[in-house]
Amino acid sequence: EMVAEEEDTVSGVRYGTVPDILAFVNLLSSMQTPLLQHLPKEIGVLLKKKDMAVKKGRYQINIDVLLFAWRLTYKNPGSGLVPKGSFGKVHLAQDTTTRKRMACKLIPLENFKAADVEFQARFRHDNIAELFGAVLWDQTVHLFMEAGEGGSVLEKLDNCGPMREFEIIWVAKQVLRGLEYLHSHNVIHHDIKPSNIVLMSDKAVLVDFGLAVQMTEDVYSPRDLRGTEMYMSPELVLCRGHNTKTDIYSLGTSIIHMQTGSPPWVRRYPRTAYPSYLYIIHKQAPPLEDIAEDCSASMHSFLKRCLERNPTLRSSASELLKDEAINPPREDQ
Ligand SMILES: Nc1nnc(-c2c[nH]c3ncc(-c4c[nH]c5ccccc45)cc23)o1
Repeated sequence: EMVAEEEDTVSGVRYGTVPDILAFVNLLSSMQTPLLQHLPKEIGVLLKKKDMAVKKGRYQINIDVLLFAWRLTYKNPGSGLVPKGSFGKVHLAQDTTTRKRMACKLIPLENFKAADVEFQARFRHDNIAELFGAVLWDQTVHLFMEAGEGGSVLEKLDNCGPMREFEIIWVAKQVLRGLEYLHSHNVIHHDIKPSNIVLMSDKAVLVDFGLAVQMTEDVYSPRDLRGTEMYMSPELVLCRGHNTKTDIYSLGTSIIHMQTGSPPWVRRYPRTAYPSYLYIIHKQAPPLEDIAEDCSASMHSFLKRCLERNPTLRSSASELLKDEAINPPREDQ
């Protein structure tokens, strides 16, 4: 039974805790693929006993859990950097026993990095998409997560056009709560943008931690340029060290996108003429000109706080959560 035992531990899907899933994903990213080539069955660790029904060490795709296309194949970004983060196809998934609906991101094993999972496993917050489990099947890592069935803010913008201010306030508040939590742990998301904010009926959550880093000092000196150009802060583009404040700037540029339907810069500097915006972001003052004409005075001053060029003077998530723009006095008071 030694062999059977060995076979079971390596080849099964089991319930586990956060340390178990971290050990599993580190095993995946360190193991050579040939070793994993001949695995007869799926292997993995699931965190949610009540939502995901493992049967005798099996959690078979298309049997125990069904995957549906969310027509979510990631369009190649326009002028932005090819996302170094964990990108790939995100499907809607449904456990056939519990009916639990989840998001399932498929990452080819050769592209998989433990970082994709580490942050979502280690940092839990209402406004961060929760990780439910990781399963390796057919050379592909399947990450099961909390599903934003309302889609991403980018899809909403593409389908419904610019958002109204009260909707933007609702999203901004949720994103700031998630950022306040991440930044309190010195974690920089590095890719705050409309397509990484997904919507549920009662909240919005941040997704895609493939570019996230945890700062050990109070400045992060990048080895590479991380993020998507249009939303990048001047200090990040300069590549001389930055900190969590870069996410606040990206929230500001994302709000401009939400209120006008376009990211900053592109209307004044058409993508056809400008293959890259890095120089513009570096040379020009922050894109206050791209703020919507019908933007309220309070939201305008909120955006000035987000887009402050000097990160030291730029407001933090905690400070912005107190701003009157996102705490409008209720009409009836
Ligand atoms: N890059 C990435 N990493 N993790 C996620 C993710 C976790 N939970 C999710 N829930 C929904 C969506 C989603 C994005 N666009 C959509 C359009 C329609 C329907 C759903 C969506 C994406 C996720 O995304």
